[in-house]
Amino acid sequence: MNDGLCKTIGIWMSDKKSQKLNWKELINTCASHGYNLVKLDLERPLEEQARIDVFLHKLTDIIAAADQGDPKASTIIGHVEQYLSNHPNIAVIDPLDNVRMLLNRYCYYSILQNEATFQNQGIFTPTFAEFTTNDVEVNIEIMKSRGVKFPVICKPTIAHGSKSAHEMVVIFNEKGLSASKPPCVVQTFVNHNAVLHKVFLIGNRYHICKRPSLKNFYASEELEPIFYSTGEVCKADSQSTLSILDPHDKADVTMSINEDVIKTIIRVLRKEIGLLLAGFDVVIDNQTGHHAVIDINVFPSYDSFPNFFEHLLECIDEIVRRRNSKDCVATYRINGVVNVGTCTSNYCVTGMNVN
Ligand SMILES: Nc1ncnc2c1ncn2[C@@H]1O[C@H](COP(=O)(O)OP(=O)(O)OP(=O)(O)O)[C@@H](O)[C@H]1O
Ligand SMILES: O=P(O)(O)O[C@H]1[C@H](O)[C@H](O)[C@H](OP(=O)(O)O)[C@@H](OP(=O)(O)O)[C@@H]1O
Ligand SMILES: [Mg+2]
Repeated sequence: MNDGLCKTIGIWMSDKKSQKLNWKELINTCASHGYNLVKLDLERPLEEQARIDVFLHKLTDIIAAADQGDPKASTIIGHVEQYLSNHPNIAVIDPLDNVRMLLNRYCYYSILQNEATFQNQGIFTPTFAEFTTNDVEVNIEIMKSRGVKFPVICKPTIAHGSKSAHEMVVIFNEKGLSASKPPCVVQTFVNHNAVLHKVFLIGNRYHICKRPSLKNFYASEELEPIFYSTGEVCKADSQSTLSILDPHDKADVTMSINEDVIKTIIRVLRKEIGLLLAGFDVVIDNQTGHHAVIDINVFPSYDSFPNFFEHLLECIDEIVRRRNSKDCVATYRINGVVNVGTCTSNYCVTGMNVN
């Protein structure tokens, strides 16, 4: 809703993401809500580019590179953080520290595994362990100590930021562990009849869609590791042979997703990770019907989300209004501690509000 005062959204995302975006529609939707949209250039001082009210970004690639010691990326992230700290009234979607929580798979699987409320609600994250060495004997012991069972999926520890973050290996036996590429996370494979459920979040709004996924796999001493990239198997238009169920699996009933369970997961992610723009992936265990959360993503594709831009702008507008309201009571988190208070200070971080 436009209150007559035009506000400005500064936006940054990678060229890869930018090329997929319908800019015309985004600009028009911004305008209809009373917002200008300015594309930011991170190689130039942000101060010179526009006075912005909202910083909307997908900086995962650059944060990941900076955290791995890339000097150019570190400089860019340093400038962005300095700029945001100089301008505490800018709504940041989403705060960089929250985004960082999703860059490391071990980190976010640990958050999910430690969530006590999941246990009696049929929600789990499959057992997992981290490999930091190629030593197969050491890795066998690590798996045993953490209850990780074959078959496993071996995933790069860094979850975002490059093509290689999505290069996966299914491993069926101890011998196959030599195919793992540390640093990586190995996760127990959950048979789910090749159906993936993607949940896209915009603040409180969500949209669930079905995608193809991997067929059922069983531990075997004979099978060689299978290498695949997520994009080949799990995008809406993927047609991989890895998604075709074997004949003996076909009789299994298709399990349907329980939306109450999804809402529980959303509430937990909002509390623990606090991103407005995120997505998570669920597979349903074909033996128990339990819902396994196997991945969480920052600012995902929103592929098939109806009226995505409209919802995005409504969400942004809610955040901006809440920040501007003098007596806004917000729940927010500082260094892991949840606080409830009046939103008059810099601590009212966008993306942390829990409804
Ligand atoms: N524990 C698991 N059990 C069964 N299948 C799994 C498991 N983990 C991952 N998969 C399969 O591998 C795919 C890729 O895994 P994951 O979602 O972790 O990778 P990603 O590259 O981060 O994906 P995205 O592109 O969605 O971010 C899943 O969509 C699913 O088909
Ligand atoms: O199918 P989805 O929306 O889950 O695909 C996402 C993917 O999960 C990752 O979030 C990608 O981000 P990066 O790992 O940072 O590359 C997304 O790519 P993007 O170009 O849209 O940011 C995929 O869309
Ligand atoms: Mg992912």
